[in-house]
Amino acid sequence: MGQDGDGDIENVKVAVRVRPFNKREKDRRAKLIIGMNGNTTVITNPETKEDKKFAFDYSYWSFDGCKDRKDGYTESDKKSKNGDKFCDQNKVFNEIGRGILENAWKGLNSSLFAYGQTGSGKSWSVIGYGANKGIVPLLCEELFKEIKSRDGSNCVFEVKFSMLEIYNEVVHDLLDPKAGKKKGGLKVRQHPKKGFYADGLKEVVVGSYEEIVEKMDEGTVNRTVASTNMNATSSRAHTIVGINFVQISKNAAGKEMSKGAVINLVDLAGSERVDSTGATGDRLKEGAGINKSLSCLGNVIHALADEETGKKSRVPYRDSVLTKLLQNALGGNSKTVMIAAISPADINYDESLSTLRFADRAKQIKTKATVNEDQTEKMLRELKAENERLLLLLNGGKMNTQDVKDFTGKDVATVNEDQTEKMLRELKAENERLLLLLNGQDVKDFTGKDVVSKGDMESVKSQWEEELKASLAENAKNMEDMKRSYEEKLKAYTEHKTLHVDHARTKIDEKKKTVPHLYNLNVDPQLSGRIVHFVEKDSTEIGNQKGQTSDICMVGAGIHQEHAIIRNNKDKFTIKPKEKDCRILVNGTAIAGETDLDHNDRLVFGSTQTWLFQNPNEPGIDKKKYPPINFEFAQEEIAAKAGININQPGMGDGVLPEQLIECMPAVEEANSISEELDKRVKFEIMLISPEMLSKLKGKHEGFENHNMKSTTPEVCVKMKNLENGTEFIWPKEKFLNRLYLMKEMYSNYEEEEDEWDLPEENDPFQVDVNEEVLIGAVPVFLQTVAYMDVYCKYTMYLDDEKTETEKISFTPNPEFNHKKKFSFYPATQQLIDYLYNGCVNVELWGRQNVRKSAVAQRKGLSTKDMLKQDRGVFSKTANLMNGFQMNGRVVDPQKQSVIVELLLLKKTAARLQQKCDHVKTMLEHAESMNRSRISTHVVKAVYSANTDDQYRQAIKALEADVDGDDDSGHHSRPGSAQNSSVCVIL
Ligand SMILES: Nc1ncnc2c1ncn2[C@@H]1O[C@H](COP(=O)(O)OP(=O)(O)OP(=O)(O)O)[C@@H](O)[C@H]1O
Repeated sequence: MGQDGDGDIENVKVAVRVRPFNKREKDRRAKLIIGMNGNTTVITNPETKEDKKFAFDYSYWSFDGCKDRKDGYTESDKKSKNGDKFCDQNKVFNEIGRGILENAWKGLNSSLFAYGQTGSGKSWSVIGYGANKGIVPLLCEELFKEIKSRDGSNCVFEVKFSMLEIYNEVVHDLLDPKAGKKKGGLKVRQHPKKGFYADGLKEVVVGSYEEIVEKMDEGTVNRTVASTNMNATSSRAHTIVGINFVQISKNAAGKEMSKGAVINLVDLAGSERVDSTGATGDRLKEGAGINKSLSCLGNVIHALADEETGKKSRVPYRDSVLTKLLQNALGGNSKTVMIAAISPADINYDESLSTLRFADRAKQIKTKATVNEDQTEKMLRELKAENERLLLLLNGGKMNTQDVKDFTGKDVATVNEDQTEKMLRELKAENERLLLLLNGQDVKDFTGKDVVSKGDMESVKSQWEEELKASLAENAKNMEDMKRSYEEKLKAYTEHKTLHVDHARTKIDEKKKTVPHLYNLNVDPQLSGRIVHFVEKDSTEIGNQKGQTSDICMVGAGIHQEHAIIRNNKDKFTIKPKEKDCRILVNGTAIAGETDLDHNDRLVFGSTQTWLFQNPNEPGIDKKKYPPINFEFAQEEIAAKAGININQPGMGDGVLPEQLIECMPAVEEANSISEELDKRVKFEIMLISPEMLSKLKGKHEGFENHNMKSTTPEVCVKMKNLENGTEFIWPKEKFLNRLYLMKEMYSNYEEEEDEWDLPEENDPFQVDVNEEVLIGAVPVFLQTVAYMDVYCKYTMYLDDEKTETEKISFTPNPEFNHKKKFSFYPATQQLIDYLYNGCVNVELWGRQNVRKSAVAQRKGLSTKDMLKQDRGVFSKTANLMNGFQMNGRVVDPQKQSVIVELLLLKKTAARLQQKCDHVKTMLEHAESMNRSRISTHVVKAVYSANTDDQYRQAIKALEADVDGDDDSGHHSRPGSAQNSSVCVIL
């Protein structure tokens, strides 16, 4: 730490904290790759085993060595191997939080920000969970404890609390969610003295810890509402909690003194999306401010770290909302601490390494914190002290303050005036300057330079006017505040302290014990259960904002004006969609009519609203065991009902189902938005094989920079234009990027902004129809083609036998001219699905010719020589034939057998389905003939039919059946399967 005139110059302090494995990491049998020793953190590359070491101010081990106390608090387990190493919430607070608190008492600004990928533990450290309170609540608790201990002193303490969220470059006031909503959130403005600030942000005076908890709760509920309505994952938002602490006292001379400090506690958005690969190829990527703020933060930290090494660079604070608001924290008047939160698992190596690198850069930055007193005043006081010392020397101990002049030669009779008055004068002067500017006069800044030239004035005038008016209002507000006398402030402070805290959350928690209710499930565990709707009436209506009669209002894609009704008949609950197309899932299944609603049932309304129904009065619930429900549980359940079982063997290492579960609700939401905005576009999930993925590279927008390392199928999204029939495949990231923009469009539409629609080139639902698409691929090794008799084999639909083309010899350019007509009878839904979505697998085969000339040539050569000669050709062709190499890659034979087995299973399932379809059509056919009985031999013949011919024969047998009754003769129903057949020509 160094002293620079009036401030402490200090490096940003950096702490790294590693959390325990989470469920996902445990499920995937992740390995620990983080080590900590003293202040050193080591990360091991899981592939190369290479270690990288980082030294930070603090390294916090929260991976293991702990146990949960009865009250839920996680503390060190001294019996465990790493018990001494384990770091709990109190330790983090004592080492980081207390310093921030001490700074606040000294009148120094502080900032703490938490950086790391989603789920790495940022919120755990900053806010905390349950009994494991994080830095913010612990700091507030200690602050008020200390204030209380000073009761009776002549000091007035003012604590103001604010909470904002930055989402997609828009600032939302979490204590006043309606503020600036229509105008795209709160404006970030620059004040000549205090720097950037969010204009109009609500700052509430709080008088106790309980009150701060309540306000924080209120802010979190508002965050939850916004996140639930937009289905926006909070991990994409930055939250800034602001605590403004002022100490006002009277000095010995009876003059009022004030000392202020601002504490900013920042929970940053998950860092992993900064360079998400799949979206980089999207022409619309710029429009999505997904993480503009975060990438800007990276740039600012880079530039500041460069400055420390002597490089001159522009620090781009102005490029994002977050960096503007954090300007002081990063390069200004603040003591700053950063917590880098990391996962312990090998599967997150890349993200953890990038977090550690980010932290390493951040620790080089220096900030200069100054005690928040007026600087002129401080200089005058210092001069006065110096003059007094000289006067004492001159007069032999007698002091005459009247004679004291300051360095400018002016009398400093006012030298004892308190800081508040001085600041008031300054603010007035500033306002006069701003008024002059407003009136169109040229103004010089303090260095004498023109602030704005006359010529530029007109063009920027309106913009300036807005800014200036805002600054005027801000100054007026501050002046108003300062004008209040000390006695008034003391009175307000005393009154506020005794104000009754509402304890709204406690009341809700009590009521939940006896009244049936719905509570929200959110992907962010911090936000689950924050919104509670009590179901108290006999019939409770649920609908969107436009529904005037709704008891419960839900916002978001797919929610109808009158969406659902919950009925209570003597504590038996049911739920029913109000109209046919109102989507409601109960425990993952879509319902069409009135359905029972039981305790712990999971509900989804529209595409995004996910809730849990709780009925504390349901008889017998105390005897049953209910699984704990969170957002993942509900999503996995929906996926399982759709046939994707995360725990099913053969689901790989869990990445695939995880991606599917992430994409399914997203696709649902995109479809709902498309429907509501009439965008004529449909989205479907697709699994694309690694081979196909590499083909897509360079051919499809979005795949240019796609990660092609994958060896398992990847989840992609097919976008179908329902109007012109075109189809495009997007990587998951590109789709999610687009969805982000779709949601923005939808939110503008919801807010009834006239211009919600966008021109085609910026419309997230649009793609360039001229973009080329790849339809399918058959990799063929060319070298062999020229030397063989070649032919193709393929299977169509449920064919057992492969169809073969003619054989063509000795040409590198075989033309098969193959044609085959397929007729399928009957045209089942399964066949139609196959024709829509399935493909024909064409294989190119060849028979090797024994080349006599080659045999002659090789006569007399040793095996060694021959092997030498054949290296290349032999290895490719031979290995291709024995099947252990695919597309030039060696395939694990075990994997190959699993793939084959899977294909066989699929085939078996399709065949069984076909049998069911046959039986069903037979029954329908019999019904149409008014038959009430069918002979067993007919049933058997239909069931055993493997080919269309056999099936037709069986149906003929049914028609001619004398055992089965046939009262009315044969009537085929119009539109029944037997009237239609499908023909495919290859
Ligand atoms: N030190 C810890 N000890 C125990 N559990 C932890 C710890 N840190 C994090 N966790 C667990 O990991 C999960 C994710 O943590 P947290 O919500 O803090 O992550 P985050 O980085 O804030 O994520 P997001 O970016 O989504 O807000 C939590 O459910 C929590 O239970």
